Amino acid sequence: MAGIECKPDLTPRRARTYPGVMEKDLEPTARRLREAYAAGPIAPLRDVLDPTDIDGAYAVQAINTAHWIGEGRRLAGRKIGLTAKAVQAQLGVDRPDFGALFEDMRVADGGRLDPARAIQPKAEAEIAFVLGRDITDADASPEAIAGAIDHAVAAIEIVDSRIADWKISFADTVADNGSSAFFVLGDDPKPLAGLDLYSCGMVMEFNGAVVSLGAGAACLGHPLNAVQWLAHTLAARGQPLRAGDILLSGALGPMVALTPGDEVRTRIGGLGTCTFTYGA
Ligand SMILES: O=C(O)C/C=C/C(=O)C(=O)O
Repeated sequence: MAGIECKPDLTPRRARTYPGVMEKDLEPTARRLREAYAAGPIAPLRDVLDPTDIDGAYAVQAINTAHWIGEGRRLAGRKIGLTAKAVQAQLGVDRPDFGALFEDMRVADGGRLDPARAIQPKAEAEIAFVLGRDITDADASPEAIAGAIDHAVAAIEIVDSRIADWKISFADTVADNGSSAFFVLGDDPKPLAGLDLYSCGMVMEFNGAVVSLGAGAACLGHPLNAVQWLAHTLAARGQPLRAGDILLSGALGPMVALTPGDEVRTRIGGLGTCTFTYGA
């Protein structure tokens, strides 16, 4: 199939129409989420967004992505979430989703994340991929997906919900940018050749104690399955992945709540380690 090559429509909208859904104005809902970053968590969005309203939830996410880009934030890539059965069970959902990553969400490997910047954060160990080529084909083959990847690297995603007590529906977390907040990339990027991303093990430690265990196969059967899902989904939406994009492919094991002072270390077979401290 021919590739889809059109620019994403990131224009904020005051009102939108969704297939089979009444026209409604989602900007106030998007603003509620934006304001929660500073004002603190809000109630679930059930009064305005049905828990199963996927189109509406992604529309809210798109309004905020456009808003933040308009404010000068730089898009760094995407996070894929809800790829591990363990995480789906933790959050009571049954399918993957995605959110935007901005450059200002990056925490240096070995660096610190000030707890004042977070609300109710949790850490998860993941494999990140950086693209060397655009993926514009909504049917791109597994070989084409792998060929578009420049390198893989160990990563930690710090997720955080703007919904009180993480009482999220699928629509809540999608609207809330996939509950994304911060990310750390290791400093040992590796080309895919020679990596065993299916059976590689993952160990995450807080303060030297093991808190989460997993393996590559926990991520939708293989982390590249998650990348393929995202590449197809975004190409079909006319927002293809681009060279240079950072892709967090999803947790390899359960997410774990952070407490100020935690020293977090993730080790992934073949990819080395990645660390940060949750403390001022
Ligand atoms: O993606 C979400 O909506 C919630 C966060 C999940 C993850 O980051 C993950 O499963 O890796």
